[in-house]
Amino acid sequence: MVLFLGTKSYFYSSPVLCQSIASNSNHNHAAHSLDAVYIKRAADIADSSAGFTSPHPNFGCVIATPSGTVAGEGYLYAQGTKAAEVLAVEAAGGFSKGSTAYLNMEPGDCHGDHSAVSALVQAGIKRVVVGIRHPLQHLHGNAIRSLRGQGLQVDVVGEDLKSKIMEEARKSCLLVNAPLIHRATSRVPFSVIKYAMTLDGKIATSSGHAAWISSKESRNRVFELRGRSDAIIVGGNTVRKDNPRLTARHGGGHTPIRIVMTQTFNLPEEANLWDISDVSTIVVTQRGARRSLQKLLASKGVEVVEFDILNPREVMEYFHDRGYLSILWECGGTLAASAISSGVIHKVFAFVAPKIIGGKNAPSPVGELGMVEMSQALDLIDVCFEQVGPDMLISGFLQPVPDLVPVIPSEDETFAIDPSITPYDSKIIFFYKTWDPYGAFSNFSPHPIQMPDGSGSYVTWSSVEHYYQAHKFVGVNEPAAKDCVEKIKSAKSPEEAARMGRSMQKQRPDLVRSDWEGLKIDVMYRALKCKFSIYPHLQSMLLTTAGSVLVEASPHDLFWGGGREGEGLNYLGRLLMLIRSEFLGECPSPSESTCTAL
Ligand SMILES: NC(=O)C1=CN([C@@H]2O[C@H](COP(=O)(O)OP(=O)(O)OC[C@H]3O[C@@H](n4cnc5c(N)ncnc54)[C@H](OP(=O)(O)O)[C@@H]3O)[C@@H](O)[C@H]2O)C=CC1
Ligand SMILES: Nc1c(N[C@@H]2O[C@H](COP(=O)(O)O)[C@@H](O)[C@H]2O)[nH]c(=O)[nH]c1=O
Repeated sequence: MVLFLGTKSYFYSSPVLCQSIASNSNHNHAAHSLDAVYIKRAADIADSSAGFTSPHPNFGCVIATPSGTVAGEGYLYAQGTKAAEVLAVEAAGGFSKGSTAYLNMEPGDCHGDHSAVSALVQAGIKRVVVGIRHPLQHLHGNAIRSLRGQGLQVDVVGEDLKSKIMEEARKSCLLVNAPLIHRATSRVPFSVIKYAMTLDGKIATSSGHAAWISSKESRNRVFELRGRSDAIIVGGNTVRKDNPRLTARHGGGHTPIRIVMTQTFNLPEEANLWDISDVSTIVVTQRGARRSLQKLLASKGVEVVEFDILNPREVMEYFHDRGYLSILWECGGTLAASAISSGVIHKVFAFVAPKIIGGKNAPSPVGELGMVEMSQALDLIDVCFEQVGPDMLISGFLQPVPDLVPVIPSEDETFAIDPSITPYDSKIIFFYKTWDPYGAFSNFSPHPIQMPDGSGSYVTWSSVEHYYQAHKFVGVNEPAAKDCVEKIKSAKSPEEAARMGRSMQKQRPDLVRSDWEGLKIDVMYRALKCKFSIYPHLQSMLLTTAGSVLVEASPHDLFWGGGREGEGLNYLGRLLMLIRSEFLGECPSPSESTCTAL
């Protein structure tokens, strides 16, 4: 479970781990060190295929003999090619028998492919160490169960192996599949923003000329980044100023598609991006914009997609639904600011060139974010510094890689994890107002919860809604934000808490924690889990709905609710179904208890 206690996430530290470190014997420490080294190695080799194929989950496997030497290694090259475990077993040959296999991630035996598990079992592997469970709900835990069922000892890092070094190894497993994990939890592709700026913070001269700020070595590195992405996105002005190609010229391998985001459709009739002989281009625009030019580009083979509301979040949700895993933003500061404020950017790559160009009107990498004080700055997490040629590359995460629980099932996956529900003939239970028969499922139901605060002491919240709304501002180091939290906390009713939270968010977006979009499901999950854990009658009511689909019948809230005609995402209903499955023992529950009985 990700514990967000401040503006930064400290999700790699845990009091449970500290205890276990203290009680570890030296022998355990040595064993953990070796396990950690090989899990990290599995994560490193898992990354080897990035850039060669369309992005996909990265799997690596290292087989080590009882004496601790590596007998074989393998990584998944592409979806549908031989599993990492199969390759490692083949490489290890007879040495596999009695050995330990290290996997950065639990294999996803989807599409009826059990080859990874079978290879390990048939080779006589004795023990398997798994870095992280598979993040997708319908695959989560399946391979681990199957291996254990066939008599292998399976140790999952963070569950069976807890220590500081193991936690670091686990972190490398999370990082190597950050795109998949982000995508699984946030319904948008993993997005990286990359820019090249001068030492005085400019991405172009005042006239808009930008070729080139960074060195050849840095630009080669960008080709590599492009090769790891499903798509590159720029705004209309960058097309007008730079006439870019946006191809991954890194010596073969995967080439991402190009996306242009334009509101005006004020685009040139001739541009490098309209040459789709090697790679395709999609232009996303506002409905109705310059239809004649749309037709012209369509005649050249460029795909045009119109949006009622063109903003980075809508566009990213659309590409998520088209199956995209990771996107590289190479736009200028205007679109960058819009994307960052919509919460869709996960990682930053900034190439800083030792050059100064000055210019009052020369653009900078990120436009207006509405910040007035330094305390509002977005702090990067896991920052890395690297020299590339004469330039410095600074990279880091804007949003922490979410931990794997809770995994939010999609509508289809809900049917898979809860076999009593069928997509075709299941009953739907709607709930909305608290006085309705299932009104206790509403966040407005008057059931106080007790949740830990930043210091670990338990605090009572009058309802789930109070807790949820206040957490938009929790951890923001600003007196006004703390004031919002206190005001919402003492709101007289859940409705009042909702009203206050929404209007404060609208009036002072700068006070909302920067990671809120990526965090809100987790906040809601924890509050709901507490509510249904501490009130036995609510838990019984939830369990009586087994077999039914739960839908919050809110016509307005298209995220938490089901919408007027089922167009909403129904995340509240989905979370309740997830928690119901956890109570029914159909899916593993997060290990940490986050609330206490009242
Ligand atoms: N050094 C570097 O790394 C880079 C430098 N540059 C430089 O930056 C300059 C261009 O910067 P900038 O104008 O910011 O770049 P962009 O073109 O990347 O972004 C702005 C454009 O994006 C489109 N857009 C669509 N939806 C939105 C939205 N919701 N919010 C904001 N914009 C949206 C608009 O296009 P439209 O007007 O068509 O509607 C808008 O004009 C150029 O001089 C270029 O050379 C650009 C990229 C990288
Ligand atoms: N100026 C600048 C960059 N600019 C980005 O690269 C795009 C051009 O890509 P291409 O046409 O494929 O070479 C351009 O439109 C912009 O997005 N990138 C960098 O790594 N370094 C630089 O100095």
